[in-house]
Amino acid sequence: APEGDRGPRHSQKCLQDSSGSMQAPAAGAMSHERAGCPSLRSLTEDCMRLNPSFAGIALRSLLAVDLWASKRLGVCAAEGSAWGGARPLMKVVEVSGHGLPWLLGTAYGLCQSDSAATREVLLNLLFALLLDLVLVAVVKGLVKRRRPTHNKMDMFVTISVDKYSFPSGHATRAALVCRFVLHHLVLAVPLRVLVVLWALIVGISRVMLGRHNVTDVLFGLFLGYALYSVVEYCWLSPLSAPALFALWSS
Ligand SMILES: CC(C)=CCC/C(C)=C/CC/C(C)=C/CC/C(C)=C/COP(=O)(O)O
Repeated sequence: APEGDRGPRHSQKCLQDSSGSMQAPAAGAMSHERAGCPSLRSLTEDCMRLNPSFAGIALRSLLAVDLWASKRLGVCAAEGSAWGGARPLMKVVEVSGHGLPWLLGTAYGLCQSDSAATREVLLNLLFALLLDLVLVAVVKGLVKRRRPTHNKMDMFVTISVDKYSFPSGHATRAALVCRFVLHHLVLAVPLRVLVVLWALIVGISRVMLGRHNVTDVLFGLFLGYALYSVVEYCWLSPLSAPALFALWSS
C-alpha cells in the first residue's frame, strides 16, 4: 500500500516486537527502520505535519490574509496600478522617511549648533537613528522575508539587507522620530498632529508603494515606538558620555 494509506494500524504493528508487546522507541527505532517501518520520530513529524498546532494554523492564516491585503492595498506599486498617478507623491513621502536625509540633517545640525541643550538633543537623535539602522538590519537579516512580488526595486539608496522587508525601516524610523520630536520639541498642537500624521502616512505609503506587507509596517511602527524607550533609558548627557560631548564643545 502507498505510504499514506498504511495508517495507524501499520504504525502500531511496527512498534510491537514479535511477542506483541510495545517496545521502547529508542531501542526499536533502528531495527524497525531497517525493516522498512518508519521510526517513531518520523511518525511524530508526519503527525505534526498532518495535525499542526493551533498557533501554526493561526500564523499561516495571518500570513495569508497579510499577503492578500498587502497585494490589494499596493495601489501605487507601479505606474499602471489603480492609483499609479499618486506614485510620485508617495515617493516623496518615501524620501521624507529615508535614513540618509535624517542622518545627514542631524549630523549637520549637530555641527552647526552653538547651544549645549540643542547639541544634547541632536546627539541623542543621531544615536537613535544609528541604533534604529543597526536593529532593522539585524532583524531583516535574521528573518529574511522577501519583499512583496509586486514591488518594483527602484528605491532611493539602499543597503544590502534592504532586499528584505521585515520590518519596514521607514516605519521604525517614522515611529521613533515621531516620539522623539513630540518629547523634545515644544510644538503647537496642530504641528504635533502633523508629526503623528506624517508617521502614519509614511507607514501607509510603504504598503501602497508595494514595498511592504501590512505586518512589516505594523511591526516596524511597534519596534520604532519601543526603541524610543530604549533611547530615553540610555540618554546620552555630558555626565554619562563626557568624551562624546567634548568633541563638539571645543
Ligand atoms: C552618520 C551619518 C551622517 C551617516 C551614516 C551613513 C549611512 C550608514 C547611511 C545609510 C543610510 C541608508 C542607506 C539607509 C537605508 C534606508 C532604507 C532604504 C531603508 C529601507 O526601508 P524599508 O521601509 O523599505 O524597509
